[in-house]
Amino acid sequence: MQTDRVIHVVSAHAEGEVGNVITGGVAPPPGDTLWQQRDFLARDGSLRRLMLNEPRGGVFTHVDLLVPPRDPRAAMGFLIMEPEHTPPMSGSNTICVATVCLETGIVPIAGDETRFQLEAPAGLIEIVADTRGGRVNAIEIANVASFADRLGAALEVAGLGTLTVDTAYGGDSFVIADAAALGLALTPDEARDIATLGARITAAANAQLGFSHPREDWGHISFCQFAGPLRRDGATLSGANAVVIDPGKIDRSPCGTGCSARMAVLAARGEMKPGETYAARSLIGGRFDGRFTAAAPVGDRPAIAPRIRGRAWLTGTHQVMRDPADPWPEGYRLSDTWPILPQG
Ligand SMILES: O=C(O)[C@H]1NCC[C@@H]1O
Repeated sequence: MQTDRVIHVVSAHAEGEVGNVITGGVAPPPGDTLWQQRDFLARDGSLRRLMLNEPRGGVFTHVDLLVPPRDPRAAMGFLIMEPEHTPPMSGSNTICVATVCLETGIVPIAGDETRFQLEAPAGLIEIVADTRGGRVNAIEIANVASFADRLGAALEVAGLGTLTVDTAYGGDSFVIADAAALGLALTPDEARDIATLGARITAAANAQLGFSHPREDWGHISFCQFAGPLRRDGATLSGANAVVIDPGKIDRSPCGTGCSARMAVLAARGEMKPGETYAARSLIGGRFDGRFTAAAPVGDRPAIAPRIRGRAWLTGTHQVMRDPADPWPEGYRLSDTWPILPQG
C-alpha cells in the first residue's frame, strides 16, 4: 500500500445531513483569519476536490476541517466545505463539529450541560450541548446575526413565470419561495423536482436580485428554500421546508442557516416574536428547533440573533488516502449524480 496523504476523519450527520469532520492530517490553510483561510480553501480547491469528489465523497457530502481558533475564546475553529461553496457558517455542519468534538474528547464533556465556543469564518458560535448521561443528546447553537434582505421581490423564472420571493441571510444567503404557491407539498417523492427547481430559482435570483452582505465579502445567493405552510400552536410555529444546495441537492436536515433566514423574514413581517419557537421539519423528517432574540442591525437591516437546536450522530472513522499512482488523484464528477449548475 502506498499513500501520499493520510487524512483522519470522524464522520457524522445532523438530522440526516452529512458533516464529516477532518480531525487530523491536514495543516491549517494559510491566512490570518478563518475568513482568509476559507478564501484559500475556496481558491485553491485541492482539499475540496480530494474530499468532496468521487470516489472519496459525493454531492451529498460536506466536510469540515478543524483548525486552531484565532479567537482565544473559542475551543476550536472549523472551515466548512460544501459541494459548490465554502460558506461562512452552516447549522448542520456546526452541530456535527460540536458533536464530534465532544464525543471524541477534543472538547471535554462537563456535566449535564457543556458550554463552549466554536469559531467559524462568520464568527464565534456559542454551543450549549445537552450532555446528560455523558453523551451528546442535542446541540444548541447561537448563530450569527441574521436578517431579511428583500421582502416580496418579483423573480422571473423561465417556464414558471413571475414568482414572489424573499431573500435573507442566516449565516449564508437564501432566496425563499412559497412551496404551496408552486404546488409543492414537500414530500419525499418530490425530491428530484424540488432539487431541479431550486437550482433554477437560485440561478435566477443571483442573476436578477443578487445579494451583498453589508459587512462580509459574501456576494451571492447560495440556497433556495421552499417554505411550507406554518401552523401556529400557542408560541410554537411548525412547518416543513426543503433547502436546495448548489448544484442541486436537497438538505436532509431542516437547515440551520435556512431556519435562521426564515425566522429573520418572519420577524421582519411581524409573524414571529422573540421567545417563540419555530419547529422545522425536513423532507426526511429531521427536526431543528429555532428561536431568536433581537440583535443589533447589520448595516441598515434590522437583525435577529437566532438559536438552533438539533442532534447529530457519529457514523464512522476513516483514514482518507491517496495512492500516488491513482490516475484521478483529486477524484472526478459526472453529471449523472453531480448536477450541472443552471444559468440564471
Ligand atoms: O444547516 C445548514 O445551515 C446547512 N445544511 C447544509 C447546507 C447548510 O449549510
